[in-house]
Formats: sequence, structure tokens, C-alpha cells
Amino acid sequence: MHKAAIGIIGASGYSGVEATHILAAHGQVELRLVTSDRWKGETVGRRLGIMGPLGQLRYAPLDQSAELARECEVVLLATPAESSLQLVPGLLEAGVRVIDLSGAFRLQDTAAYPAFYNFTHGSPALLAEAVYGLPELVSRERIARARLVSNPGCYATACALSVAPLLRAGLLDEGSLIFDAASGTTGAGRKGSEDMSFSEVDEDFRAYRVLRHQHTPEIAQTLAGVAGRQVPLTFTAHLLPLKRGILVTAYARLAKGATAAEARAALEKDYADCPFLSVESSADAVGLKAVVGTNRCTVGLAVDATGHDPGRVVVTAAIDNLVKGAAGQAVQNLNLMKGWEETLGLSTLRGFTP
Ligand SMILES: NC(=O)C1=CN([C@@H]2O[C@H](COP(=O)(O)OP(=O)(O)OC[C@H]3O[C@@H](n4cnc5c(N)ncnc54)[C@H](OP(=O)(O)O)[C@@H]3O)[C@@H](O)[C@H]2O)C=CC1
Ligand SMILES: CC(=O)N[C@@H](CCC(=O)OP(=O)(O)O)C(=O)O
Repeated sequence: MHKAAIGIIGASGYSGVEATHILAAHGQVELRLVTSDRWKGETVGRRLGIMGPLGQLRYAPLDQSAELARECEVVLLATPAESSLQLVPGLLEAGVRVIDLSGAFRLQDTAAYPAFYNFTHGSPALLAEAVYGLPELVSRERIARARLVSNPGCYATACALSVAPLLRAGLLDEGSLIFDAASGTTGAGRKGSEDMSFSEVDEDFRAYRVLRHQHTPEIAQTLAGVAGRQVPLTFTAHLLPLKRGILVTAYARLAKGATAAEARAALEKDYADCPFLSVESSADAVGLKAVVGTNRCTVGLAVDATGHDPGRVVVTAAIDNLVKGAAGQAVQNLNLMKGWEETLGLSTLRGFTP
């Protein structure tokens, strides 16, 4: 059977390793290229314990990525945004399709890059071409045809999925939305910093990059697309002393006349054909244990019934930042790009067991 040749650039990082494990068991792909400077020359088998032919594959140095990637049909870039920005034009020119896990091609407005990513974007044409790879909210047909898929940010995935159906159905008022989100430490990548050291993170819980987090414009862009209007919002990220998982709590208000039953029905209707989305019985039923290690996103809704705060809606959503928030979503996009079953390689991932 012909298998699609796939490469992972940045294969030693947390999301690159996650992607390697998922693709190792996928069945329709041959992982032809893995690159990393820190692991160059070593085998996938030695680093990740993967056996068989893939275990023999050696990590190539990052500076050979562009050249070696020409052998691949699709390449996953699990690199920092600045590296993705440099690599993507050459890869596309060589006829390689790209799924970029970084934020380099997520924002349509180039002006947002200096403020949120600390660089000036020099490829507006590619930004315009890139398809935002959130299959539950963006046309699957567009993803299937894309040369360049921009894989969403982890927080941005969970935040957008929490409220998008309510906005699309016009069930929320036009006031500001609030997203409180907390992530495990793998969200920050493998590269260490003092802030991320065990002594700093363990037994602590704090907000970070408040009012300047790079996922704020990304969430706003996605929700504007769904709602057909600008959606004012505040997003605050918090660091959890756990390795994996993101929990988002979204606060909104029902539009005049809208009901709790309509809100629940909107979530159930929009996510009915989404294999990885599950609408839980209540907002309290959403937690990290049920999603960590899987490509799922669970969503739960509560509407004030006490009369204390009439019209108040709270939606919770949970994902694994490395799976639905990164590598799993990238493979979901790869499946769509290749015309395969959307769940291929993702349906039997081993979730967290207490
Ligand atoms: N972690 C997460 O939960 C999520 C991450 N992302 C995005 O995905 C991308 C990868 O993230 P993650 O796996 O966490 O990152 P890591 O820091 O864990 O790994 C980065 C990878 O990129 C390689 N790399 C290439 N160029 C550079 C460079 N100039 N500086 C540092 N590393 C480089 C590294 O290779 P080596 O060191 O071996 O040379 C390594 O393999 C990032 O853009 C991130 O923003 C998106 C969603 C969620
Ligand atoms: C805990 C933690 O630090 N998480 C990261 C989110 C990772 C991500 O999705 O970042 P990109 O948008 O750069 O791809 C952060 O807050 O920046």
C-alpha cells in the first residue's frame, strides 16, 4: 500500500514528540523526516522507544530541514513562529504542503504581529492564503484543499469551541465575553526558563501575559468569523502546576429572549457531526482527566436559574494542549487534507487513567 511521506520539523519539542507518537500508529503515513538539533544523529527508537522501521529513522539537523523536506508530501512544522515564518515559503515553493503548529500564519491582520509575537510579518500573501485549521468551525473543504494550514493555538482552540455555536445562533448579547483559562506547563514548550522551573511552578497558580497574550486576537478573529460581527472579549491565561491540559471558563450573557434550552440545543446541533466534540450534561461535568491524552474537547453549559444573575451563561471547555491543542489537531487536519477519515490515528489514543 502506498503511504504518504510525512515530515516533522521540530520533532524534539513537546508537540513534535506527540505528533511522532500519533503518526507512528496512524497506518496511512510513512514518517520520512524528523529534524532536531538537540537530537541530531540519534534514532527515533532510542529517543522515544518506537520500534520497527520508524525506530531506525535518525533526527536530521534543523539546517537540513528545507532540503530534506522536499521528499515529503506534507510537513508538520512544530517550531517557534519565527522559524516557521522562514521555512514556509521555501517548502511551498518546493511543492510540499505544510501544517504549521506555530502562530506564524494564524492572524489575518499583519499589524497584530509586532504587538503579540514581537516580529514584523513579511508574508501577507501567505497569511491570506493560509487556512485556519479548526475543523469544527472552519470549512473542512477549505482545509482539504489547502497548501498551508495554520494550526490553531491551544487556548484559542478551547476558547473558540466553548462559545462559537452560541454566537453563530445569535444567542449571546453583544456585551464583552470573558475567558478565564488555565494550562499545564507543556504549553510553554520544552525550552526552560526560570518562570517554568519546578520550584517556581509547583504549588503555585498565577495569571501571566495579562491583556497581552497572543491568543487574544486569534480568538477574536475566529469568533468574529462565526458571529459575523466584532466580538469584544477579555482573555486571561493562567499557569497550572500540571503537565497537560487546558480548562477554559467562558462568561457571557444570553441575548434578550434567548433560553437555556436554545443554548444547549445550539451546542448539540453544531457539534453533532464532530467526532472529537462532546457536549456534557453540565458545566460542572467538564474536567481535564477525561480529555488528557486524547484529541477530545468537552464542553459544558450552565445558565443562571437562581434569579441571582438572570441571563448569565457560563460555558466550560477542556482539551489536552498537546493533542487537540497542537499535534492531534494537526493530524486531524492532515487527515482532511489527504481525504482520509478525520479520526484516523486519533480514535484510540490512550487517555489519562487515574
Ligand atoms: N506546547 C503546546 O502546547 C503548543 C505549542 N504550539 C506551538 O507549536 C510550536 C512548537 O511548540 P512546542 O512543541 O511546545 O515547542 P518546544 O519548545 O517543545 O520545541 C521546539 C522545537 O522546535 C525546534 N526549533 C527549531 N528552531 C528553533 C529555535 N530557533 N529555537 C528553539 N527551538 C527551535 C526545536 O528543536 P531542537 O531544540 O531540537 O533544535 C524543537 O524541536 C510552537 O510554535 C508553539 O507555539 C501550539 C499549540 C500548543
Ligand atoms: C503554558 C503556556 O505558556 N502556554 C503557551 C501556549 C502555547 C501556544 O499555543 O502558543 P503559540 O500561540 O505561540 O503557538 C502560551 O501561553 O504562550
